Amino acid sequence: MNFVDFHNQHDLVPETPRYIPAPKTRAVLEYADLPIIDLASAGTLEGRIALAAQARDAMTDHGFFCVINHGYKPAQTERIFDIADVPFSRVDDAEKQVYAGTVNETGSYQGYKLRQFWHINNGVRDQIEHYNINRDVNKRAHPPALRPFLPEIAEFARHNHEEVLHPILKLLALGLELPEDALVNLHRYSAVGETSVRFMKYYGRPKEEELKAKNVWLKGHTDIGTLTILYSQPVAALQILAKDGSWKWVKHIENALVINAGDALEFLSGGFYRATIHRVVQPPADQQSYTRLGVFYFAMADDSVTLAPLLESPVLQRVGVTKVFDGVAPPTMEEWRKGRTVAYGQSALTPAGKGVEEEVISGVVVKHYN
Ligand SMILES: O=C(O)CCC(=O)C(=O)O
Ligand SMILES: [Fe+2]
Repeated sequence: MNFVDFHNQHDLVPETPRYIPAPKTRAVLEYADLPIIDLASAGTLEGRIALAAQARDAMTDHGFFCVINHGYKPAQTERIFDIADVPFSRVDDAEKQVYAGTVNETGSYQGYKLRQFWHINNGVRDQIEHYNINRDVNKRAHPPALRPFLPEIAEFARHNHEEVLHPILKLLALGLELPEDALVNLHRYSAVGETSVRFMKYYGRPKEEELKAKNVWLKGHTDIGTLTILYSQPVAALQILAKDGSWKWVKHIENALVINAGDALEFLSGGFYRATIHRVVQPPADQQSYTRLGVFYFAMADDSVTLAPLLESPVLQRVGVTKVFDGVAPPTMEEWRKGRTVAYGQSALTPAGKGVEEEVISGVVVKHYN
């Protein structure tokens, strides 16, 4: 293993091949008009109150927003994408099998989720590889090629948790007129839970499969946890389902984050913050020859948290709770994530109208969109 001086900061870090991102697309796409939250002003209570109003409106309107000035410099973002490519390009297929996750047995994605694990549409299976690492990076063994980078991945997880997740949860708690720490307290860094770093690589597919699956790479879905933090990357493919029923593309912003609410936040906020449906489709023609590498921090509440609406919120008392558990007890975060993870892409779905299918998890109807 060779070491390099990372951007002359005299931080010697293990060398990794550079991951060269795709150029921006020239295609004219219909983009979602996502609000941009500038975390630079989150340092003062006054700043946070202003940002909280923006974040609240973004989460109730779109369920998505972008974040800038999140404390990770462009060089650090480049470095994490270099590291993210290692489990895909530096580990061979046989070794990937050794470190595959035991998704069906444990309801956890830790390790690899290999290609073709999920059914997408018309008999076509996915071409997506994940590598998932719990924020406690030592929970599981990792392929030797990745081991030198574990200290940096652990620091990346800590940064996401404390410098991105917690500040945003404070804004969202303020938006519910709750004490700032109300949601932070349900996301303790050291608690038992599944909040994880995910590296994700999408590979192209043969033409016949694109046709059969109608260019859908990852079906329309909501995320399982509370908040998803996505490191913006140039290959256009992510789309969100707008309120008017149309799919809108998410635009790449250099060194920005894309944040969205998942089921668990929708449950905790009684439907006030929306878990928005999103999907991944084939990129535009000028980007189709590139693989698409993603870097994420998937946040969940601590495993023991019951996902019941926070009724002490004056906002919920005023506007009412729209997301109710009909005659079933609200699941804990652990029950919800395990139930959804085991079923995802595996269970037979029930048709529920044009392009929509459903399944029932913990007594709650979950929809999937083609
Ligand atoms: O790759 C993306 O841009 C989004 C992936 C996604 O929605 C997910 O993994 O839940
Ligand atoms: Fe997602």
